[in-house]
Amino acid sequence: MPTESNNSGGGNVRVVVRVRGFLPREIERGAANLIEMDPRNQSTTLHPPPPDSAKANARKVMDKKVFTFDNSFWSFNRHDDHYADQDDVYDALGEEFLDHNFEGYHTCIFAYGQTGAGKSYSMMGTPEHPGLIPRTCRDLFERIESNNSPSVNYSVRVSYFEVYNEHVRDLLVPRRDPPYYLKVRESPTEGPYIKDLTEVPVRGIAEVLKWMKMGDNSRTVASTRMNDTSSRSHAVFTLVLKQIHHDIDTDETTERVARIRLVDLAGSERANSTGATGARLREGSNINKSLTTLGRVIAALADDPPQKRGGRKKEVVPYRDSILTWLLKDSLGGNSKTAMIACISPSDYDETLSTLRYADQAKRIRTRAVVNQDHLSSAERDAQIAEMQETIRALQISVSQVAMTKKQNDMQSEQLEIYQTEVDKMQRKMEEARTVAECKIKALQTQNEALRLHLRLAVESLKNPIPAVVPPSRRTSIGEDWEEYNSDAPDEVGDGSDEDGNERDEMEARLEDLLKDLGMFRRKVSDDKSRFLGDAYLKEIHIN
Ligand SMILES: Nc1ncnc2c1ncn2[C@@H]1O[C@H](COP(=O)(O)OP(=O)(O)OP(=O)(O)O)[C@@H](O)[C@H]1O
Repeated sequence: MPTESNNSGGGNVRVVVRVRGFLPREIERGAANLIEMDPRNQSTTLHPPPPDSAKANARKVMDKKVFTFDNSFWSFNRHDDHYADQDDVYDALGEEFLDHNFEGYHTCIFAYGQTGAGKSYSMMGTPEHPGLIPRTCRDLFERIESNNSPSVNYSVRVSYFEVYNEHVRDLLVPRRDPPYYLKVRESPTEGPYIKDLTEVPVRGIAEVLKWMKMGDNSRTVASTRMNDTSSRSHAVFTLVLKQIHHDIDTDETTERVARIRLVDLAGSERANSTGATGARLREGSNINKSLTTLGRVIAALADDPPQKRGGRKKEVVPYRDSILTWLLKDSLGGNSKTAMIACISPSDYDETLSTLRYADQAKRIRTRAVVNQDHLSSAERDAQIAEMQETIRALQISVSQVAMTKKQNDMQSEQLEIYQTEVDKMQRKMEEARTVAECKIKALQTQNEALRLHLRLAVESLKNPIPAVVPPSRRTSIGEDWEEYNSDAPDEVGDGSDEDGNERDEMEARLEDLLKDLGMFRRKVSDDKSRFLGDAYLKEIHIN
């Protein structure tokens, strides 16, 4: 169902609910299905358990509850007409979010729900039934590959990390013993980020799947009473899509960057239902800490429209109370189009009610997504490159000065880190400038080829002019033709020799123009090549 967020930057968090079918253990204990979904109005109804069940005997009052969401996905029984498989979930949500990414918006889709409710199945899926993450990656590269325009250049980078026991672990590096945790920092411009997180460039679906598999194998999972392979951590898979458009006519460059964040949260759980003790119990309490904070963040944002957030209320949202919410700050209440998939199991009244309430509250959150786009003219690009070279030189001097100082206190090493981050950023910018140049050269070469062809055709038509067509009735003999050719009398059809002459003059003038254009394009191509790709230039910007 289209919402305001589908069409513009500002909009509510999109909330969908998905119920899975019974698992073998639920069938074994004769569990009852408490969920009903109406595909016409996307409502989800939670019924109280049957009167004879243990749950129903407790003194608590259990009422029928009805909620309405953007989508209610019925994945309970494959044979029902409104059954929603992985394809349906992607078509209703993933595809539209990828459209937003190509428009230049950051997006975030996160799966929330009780342990064993189907979060990992919805996000990652299985090899036979891939979920949202692999489908998004596949669609992303299909779209890139189907665009043959020489003026657009794409690059994709991927990162994958988990938050486990309030620590951040890089999933794209091999596991270490003892584990190596990364630090979270906050930049005034980019917000919270993970220092030294691996971000790999990927050129196709095969490469992404390889990294995804490596990350999945590295994730912290364990067997609990609720789920044989329960995710004990919150996993965040991120793709960064950069599109560089170069307009050959204006020599202007437009750069769009979109972050695609796909989050599989650990299960919300109660110690008694998971049967956890020791390390599992400690994990549980840390998982709960993040999720409790997430709940408080959602509650604060739901009651706090964005226009108020800039004012006194800003501090009320407790993002910093857990690593997870701190890292998702932008996705939850800032520059992002965000969706929540609330996963529910069919037979657990309390947990399902808590998930549905969470989801219902999330519907009220409004985010303020903007298109992340920069325009640069060629003059601005050159100025930026010159400025970057200058900054790099200055940073190199500072770095070597800091390195020479024997007493490196904490502040200095912090400064070093900032310098290093800046240098990395500059290097990336340089790489982009190179990409723009390549893109431009490609477009000029295409034009050059077209001109060449045009020129060849023009020369051929000059060499072999098409003879004027004379009506057959008048062509009685060669003598007559000759007489007619020399006659001073005005000709009804017109003077063919003059027309030929004019046409030839025009052709020659056009040919001159084409030759000039060709010369200019050749010069432009070689200028750009030497400007952006020349050895001397690359040596100049190279940083050790
Ligand atoms: N829509 C579905 N269709 C078929 N099987 C499903 C569906 N959703 C979940 N399952 C199955 O249910 C089991 C639990 O699902 P899953 O591991 O995705 O739960 P989870 O919410 O990620 O749990 P945890 O928080 O413990 O990691 C798995 O065996 C999974 O294959």
